[in-house]
Amino acid sequence: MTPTDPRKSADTLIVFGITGDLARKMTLRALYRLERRGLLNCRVIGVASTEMTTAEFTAQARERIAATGQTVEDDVFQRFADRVTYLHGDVTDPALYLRLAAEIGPDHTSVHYLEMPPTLFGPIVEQLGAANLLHDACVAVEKPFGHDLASARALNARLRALLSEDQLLRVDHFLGKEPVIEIEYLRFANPAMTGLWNRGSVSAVQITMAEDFGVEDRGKFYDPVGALRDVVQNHLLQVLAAVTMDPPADAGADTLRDRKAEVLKAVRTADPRRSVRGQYTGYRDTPGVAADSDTETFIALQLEIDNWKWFDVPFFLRAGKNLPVRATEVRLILHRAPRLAFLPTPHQAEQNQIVLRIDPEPGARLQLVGLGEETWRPLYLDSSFAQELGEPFEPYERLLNSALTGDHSLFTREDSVEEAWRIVQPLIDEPAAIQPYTPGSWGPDGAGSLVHGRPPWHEPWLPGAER
Ligand SMILES: NC(=O)C1=CN([C@@H]2O[C@H](COP(=O)(O)OP(=O)(O)OC[C@H]3O[C@@H](n4cnc5c(N)ncnc54)[C@H](OP(=O)(O)O)[C@@H]3O)[C@@H](O)[C@H]2O)C=CC1
Ligand SMILES: O=C1O[C@H](COP(=O)(O)O)[C@@H](O)[C@H](O)[C@H]1O
Repeated sequence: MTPTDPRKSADTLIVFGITGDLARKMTLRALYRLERRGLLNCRVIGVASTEMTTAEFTAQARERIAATGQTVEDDVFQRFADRVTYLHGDVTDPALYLRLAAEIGPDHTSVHYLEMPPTLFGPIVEQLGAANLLHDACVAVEKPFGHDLASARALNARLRALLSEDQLLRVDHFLGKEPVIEIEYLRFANPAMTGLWNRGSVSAVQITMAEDFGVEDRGKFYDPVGALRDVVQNHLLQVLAAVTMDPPADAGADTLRDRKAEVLKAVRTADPRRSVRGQYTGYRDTPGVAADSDTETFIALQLEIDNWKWFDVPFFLRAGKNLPVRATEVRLILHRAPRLAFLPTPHQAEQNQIVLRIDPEPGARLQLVGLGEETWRPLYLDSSFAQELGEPFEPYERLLNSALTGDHSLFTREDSVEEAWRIVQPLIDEPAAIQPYTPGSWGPDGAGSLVHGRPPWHEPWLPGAER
């Protein structure tokens, strides 16, 4: 992890929304795991509206941590439970903040983590300000940060009226994923990669985020959002920034974020004619989804970067629910080798590829080509990050630890969030017509047409699979 400044470490973590779905699935487990590693060095105050005592809350937390598949050790859990206080109340009620202020006490460094409905981000920060709880504090807000460029700007303005940019941590859990962090090291610590990683060698880039499950019980959340806002504007554009940015000149959080914002600024605003929207059949029967919903559960789009390093290299992004597999990867497809007179067969070999697998089982693959008995065969040089580099922190462990220790490099900054909205805004304003697709397929046929004349979409590299 990036070196952190102990002077900036927080001694109090306040989790707003500690009884919610995200806390149940991720946050409690992450806090437990940090405790187990000896890295949780703060009090934890959980806030939500459900009425219960701290003892009832900790009993529920234990069950919820275990339900994620995490083994719960008594002594570790007891240490964690000893840190926790639960406060119930309505976050729009000033009286809650008086109780919170009394609970925190004077002279503390706090992180307020808002895993709350986004409409409450502004009101909570304003209540924290009114209760004088923003002094010596950071506020971490969950996604989504706005639902378009105008609303993201308005939210930024509202929060920044009370917080400096340095105090505001916008969470994108993909930035806590080990392989996404690893992109920077792979690219810039390895001349073998640095030399290839530009338009001189790369003919196209494919970024795929495929999920083999549908919207399930999240219809109410998902239907007003769709795939573009849910995962492209944030997760996939942050991955694209990591793949294409220039090297940061130092380890500072802002230097890294400057490089990401700079390359996002160079991404041409998306062209709706270079996008394909799909909806899996059966989606409209999901509870919480409108019977005539026009929301996309699949999107594919082409982006271009107007800078010297990436000019003329198409970036194809696709993301969807109910696809054949769960896999997220970045695939750089290198230029074709020329037809050389000494090569034995007339047809050309497949293009070399560099694949970075983000999920599942992070790893990297270099796909070359060799001559089999009669024809070209692919040669795969594969590496598993867990085997070679050790078991990583889980994304929320890493992000919570970073927030608590004052390392802001893994949180998105105002400029890159707004650039990302600027890039996708035309796809919101003039959405392509929805095309249906069969659950378990690779999306609508139009997705194939998008890459016409370029290398076709590649099936993701899956753990244990040769191709
Ligand atoms: N769920 C997920 O997988 C993911 C969620 N997120 C984001 O995290 C945030 C939270 O999502 P999620 O956990 O799913 O939401 P939930 O609706 O499951 O949880 C909301 C939480 O907020 C509390 N709450 C709501 N209104 C009030 C209020 N007026 N006063 C006090 N507490 C209140 C609820 O308390 P109580 O239950 O006690 O009423 C609950 O703890 C959202 O921004 C979401 O987009 C991001 C990534 C993934
Ligand atoms: O933010 C989100 O991400 C998940 C996928 O995250 P992963 O870490 O499990 O790959 C996605 O399913 C969800 O729709 C979205 O809101």
